[in-house]
Amino acid sequence: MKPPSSPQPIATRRSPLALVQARDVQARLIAAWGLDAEEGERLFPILGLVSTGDRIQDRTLLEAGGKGLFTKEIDEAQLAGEATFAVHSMKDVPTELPEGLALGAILEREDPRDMLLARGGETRLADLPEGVTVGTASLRRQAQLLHARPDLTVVPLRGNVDTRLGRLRDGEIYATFLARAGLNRLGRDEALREPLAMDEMLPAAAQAAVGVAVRADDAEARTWLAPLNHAATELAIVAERAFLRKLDGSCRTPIAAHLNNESMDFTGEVLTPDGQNRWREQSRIDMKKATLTDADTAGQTLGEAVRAAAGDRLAEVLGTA
Ligand SMILES: NCc1[nH]cc(CCC(=O)O)c1CC(=O)O
Repeated sequence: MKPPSSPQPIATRRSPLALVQARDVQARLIAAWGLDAEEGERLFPILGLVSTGDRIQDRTLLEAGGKGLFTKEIDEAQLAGEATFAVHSMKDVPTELPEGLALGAILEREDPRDMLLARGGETRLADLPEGVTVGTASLRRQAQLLHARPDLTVVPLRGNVDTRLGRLRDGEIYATFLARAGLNRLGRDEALREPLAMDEMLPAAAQAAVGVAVRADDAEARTWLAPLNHAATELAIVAERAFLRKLDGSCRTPIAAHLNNESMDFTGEVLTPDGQNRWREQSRIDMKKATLTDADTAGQTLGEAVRAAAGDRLAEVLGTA
């Protein structure tokens, strides 16, 4: 197999984080196929697109409705043949990809933990002052925070990293949350602080993993991508996304899941948006033996266990009540 002879664009969102991730995929493709930088950038150009999720800044994503708000425009460009590859934060990718698209590679996962960014420098939920206001647009983080700290107030906060940190400095809110992976990739000093512990705030399914989608019938694109795949991350992402699919959730519902590559602990939970209830279940996967099918089954089984624990109250969690 040879590198491409004509340009194969890499589409992504035009946000600073998405562009960093796309440049990382570009660099890995260039290295994997032994190209020099200039030739590599010509053969794997980056195509920055504006997604619906980026355009809508003034309403919550829930009101804007539906899943895949960050991926729709990119999927369309790919299906129309305008891009060969699409780079996504896996936690923003719906559990079912649109017809005709498939995942070609999952890159090695970054630190999956969330960080608390607070005006007083607190890094633990328990250390926040009584009654303060915390900004987040994530129903998962809202529910997890209120579960630990029912005395606090949550207000919606959207926008990119700089917008959010600006609102913190302005004094409108006392604290907010960001994924450590995003801060790391943007080279922000905030990433150096202590992240939240997994049991304080279990991450969203697939948090901190970057995936590359291709057209399902594009065998060449799959071959070009194959060296970029990280098998242990892929296994974890398959398990976490199977859990999410079983619960019919997205990254905008109070659902969290994480499979730890090293300890092999697999934890999943759902909460009511007010944080008053949390149903958390745990299992283990032998990462050395498991196939992708085993990972998918483990995710579904954990999803069933949480479903059974939550019972009739699940509809409330999923916002379908
Ligand atoms: N929902 C937005 C989003 N999608 C991916 C990341 C960055 C972390 C990652 O790769 O999961 C973020 C920002 C955040 O949640 O702080």
